Amino acid sequence: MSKPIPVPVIDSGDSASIDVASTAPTTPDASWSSSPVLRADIDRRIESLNIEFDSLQTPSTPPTNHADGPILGWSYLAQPVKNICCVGAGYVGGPTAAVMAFQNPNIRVTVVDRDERRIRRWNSKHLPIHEPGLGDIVRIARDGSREISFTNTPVGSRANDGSDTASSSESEPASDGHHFRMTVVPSRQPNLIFSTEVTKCISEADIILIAVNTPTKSRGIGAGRATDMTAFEAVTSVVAQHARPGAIIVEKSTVPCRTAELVRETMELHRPGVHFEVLSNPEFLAAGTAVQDLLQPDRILIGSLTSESSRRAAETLATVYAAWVPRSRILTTNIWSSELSKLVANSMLAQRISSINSISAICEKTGAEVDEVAASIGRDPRIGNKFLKAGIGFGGSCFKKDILSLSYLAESLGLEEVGEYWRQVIKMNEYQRDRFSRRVITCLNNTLVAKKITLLGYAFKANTSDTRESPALEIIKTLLEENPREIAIYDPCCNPVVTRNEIKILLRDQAALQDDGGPIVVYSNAYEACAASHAILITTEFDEFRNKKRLETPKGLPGITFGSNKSLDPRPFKRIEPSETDILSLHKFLLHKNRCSGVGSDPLQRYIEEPACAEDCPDCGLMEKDASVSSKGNPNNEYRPGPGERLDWSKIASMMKTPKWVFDGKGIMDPKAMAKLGIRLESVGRRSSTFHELVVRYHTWIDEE
Ligand SMILES: NC(=O)c1ccc[n+]([C@@H]2O[C@H](COP(=O)([O-])OP(=O)(O)OC[C@H]3O[C@@H](n4cnc5c(N)ncnc54)[C@H](O)[C@@H]3O)[C@@H](O)[C@H]2O)c1
Ligand SMILES: O=c1ccn([C@@H]2O[C@H](COP(=O)(O)OP(=O)(O)O[C@H]3O[C@H](CO)[C@@H](O)[C@H](O)[C@H]3O)[C@@H](O)[C@H]2O)c(=O)[nH]1
Repeated sequence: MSKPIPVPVIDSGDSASIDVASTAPTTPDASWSSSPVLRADIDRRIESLNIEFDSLQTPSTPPTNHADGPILGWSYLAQPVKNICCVGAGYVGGPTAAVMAFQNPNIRVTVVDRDERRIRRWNSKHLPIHEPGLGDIVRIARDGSREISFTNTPVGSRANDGSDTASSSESEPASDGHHFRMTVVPSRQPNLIFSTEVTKCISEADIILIAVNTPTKSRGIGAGRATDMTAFEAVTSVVAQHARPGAIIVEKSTVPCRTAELVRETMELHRPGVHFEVLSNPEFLAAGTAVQDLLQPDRILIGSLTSESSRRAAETLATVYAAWVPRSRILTTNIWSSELSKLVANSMLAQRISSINSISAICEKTGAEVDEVAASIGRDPRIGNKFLKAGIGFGGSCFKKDILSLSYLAESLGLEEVGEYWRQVIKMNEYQRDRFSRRVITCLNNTLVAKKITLLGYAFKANTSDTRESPALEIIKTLLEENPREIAIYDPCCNPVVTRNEIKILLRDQAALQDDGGPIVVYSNAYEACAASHAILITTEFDEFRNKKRLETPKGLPGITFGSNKSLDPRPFKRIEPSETDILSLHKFLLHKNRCSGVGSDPLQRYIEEPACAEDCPDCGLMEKDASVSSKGNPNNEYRPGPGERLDWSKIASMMKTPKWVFDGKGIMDPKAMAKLGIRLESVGRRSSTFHELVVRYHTWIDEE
């Protein structure tokens, strides 16, 4: 499909602003105008903006926050982008580049990584990351797509309800003799490439996104606190040596404030006198909702220097996002604010979790219930209802390391108290997790010897296979100290073979897995994991485990319809050429509508066949092994709930040892329903009940009903 790169419409609120979209001629250098008269006018306006040029110092007067659109004078000078290279094919680089390519069919997006295995998997059907919807995006952008056509009329508003699979591009006659308007979507060429040719791809790019890992330093000065910039620095110096002059270098990784200075110095060191632009464009996606977050971001943050060329670079990057993100959500700030904002966003989100977790401890001692407290305070719009779920503490690769980085930054600036304040958020997190483990052990009479303990959930949060900094692992370590007979693990997203390998590496000092003589068994069947268990611990908030209704679901953002309700037909589309977002929402609707009719994963018949795997593909081997490995010699008895399907807790209760203990570390279990099954439920943020109390409560509930 030939789709022009969108030209931004400037809406600065200034009556003198120019509607570029309607008047801009195409010029050889893609600037707004080649007319000397107009250019002089533009130059005058730029002058009048009193921008500080070519200075890396923090400006004495902060630049305008252009939340409502780019400022006049630089925005319309954005360069057309043909080639983007993203260095780092991880959780951020892969999905971000995929969505950029998907939404910009005319831009070639290459994702490079030094990890050959990762790149091989991105180029196969075994994507290295489990993210809902990622496969759909990657298949279109990486493999290209067929031409398709469909009627632009919602199901139900026409006589022929239609299969809505692709049909001929001719319009279909309706029963009343009228013709439905057919929408034809041309075929697409592949524009997303995964490669290990790092230097070559960098040298070809107009924009280079650096999306490599920036973990916490494990040794040397600042060990355990400062950000380890090894990978970031290494990539920066490769970029410095190979990027073409004028390339825009973008910090996508989360980095300490003032990293752009390091980037600029590295560029100058390797290529003195060559001009490059450096921008900050932190990523805010969360694991498990990465694709949704990328398709519908709350905001895109682009930090630039205050020079005209830097702002122009920011605008160039903004045009890439503007292909699918409304302009009002693209924020431009000064580069230091942008770098710092990412650390602050994560620290403040984590702080809310630690705050509510601290309150959960009070609830457990007083009889107040933390979910009720959260729901009550969340009604205050100044507080808001998100990120108030008490549990076993936050995990994941970002929160802890970013708070550590912020507090280290504060301390290196001589702000001891500030550093201490933020470190407390992590302390509270660890306290909360350890309190939960202690509660389990205490309830089980202070001994786990000869007992089987089951963990439901190993990933750090729901809908992801990401296990980095997962609270489950820390809980397992504490349980191991008590010498249990078995620690059973089941996670609906994590491949058991991979989990076993991970545990082997992480707990290499002790023979922890059953194969090595230890107590840990990783199951691919939830019921097998729970059979004969003395206690079940809910350690990840998967919906599959839940038997309690969700509290209020957050409302969708205004102005964007994608994914807002997949059971509603998104047609008719207003545009003659529907956008990729439109087509994706139709794809989702049809999948939802046809999920029982066996139409498969490609209702629009748009996909091109995926690349075939080599005979000796290790991932195909892994899948076969996973299917055949079930812990207790029960090879084909795998049970993984399908989307929306819940575990049958009455079945689980019937298999458990008495007394039946369930420890809900995520606040997703309904105490009433559990009591009916004879289960003793202990939940974070609720007072412990004696069994006698439970029986009394159960009878009260029965009476009420
Ligand atoms: N994971 C998230 O949800 C998330 C969200 C927002 C921001 N971030 C930030 O984004 C950055 C990347 O995080 P991630 O989770 O994608 O990390 P990741 O570990 O999944 O991926 C990083 C990739 O970079 C590659 N890499 C490292 N050095 C390289 C080099 N010299 N040349 C080529 N490739 C190299 C690695 O092989 C790896 O595949 C971090 O700074 C992180 O803080 C992460
Ligand atoms: O009310 C809540 C919300 C979350 N969590 C836990 O907090 C952790 C982090 O959850 P979440 O923030 O949803 O996932 P992440 O993928 O870690 O995403 C965070 O970290 C990313 C990496 O920087 C950012 O980009 C995201 O904006 C930020 O939400 C998980 O263990 C959750 O179980 C709670 O305990 N209670």
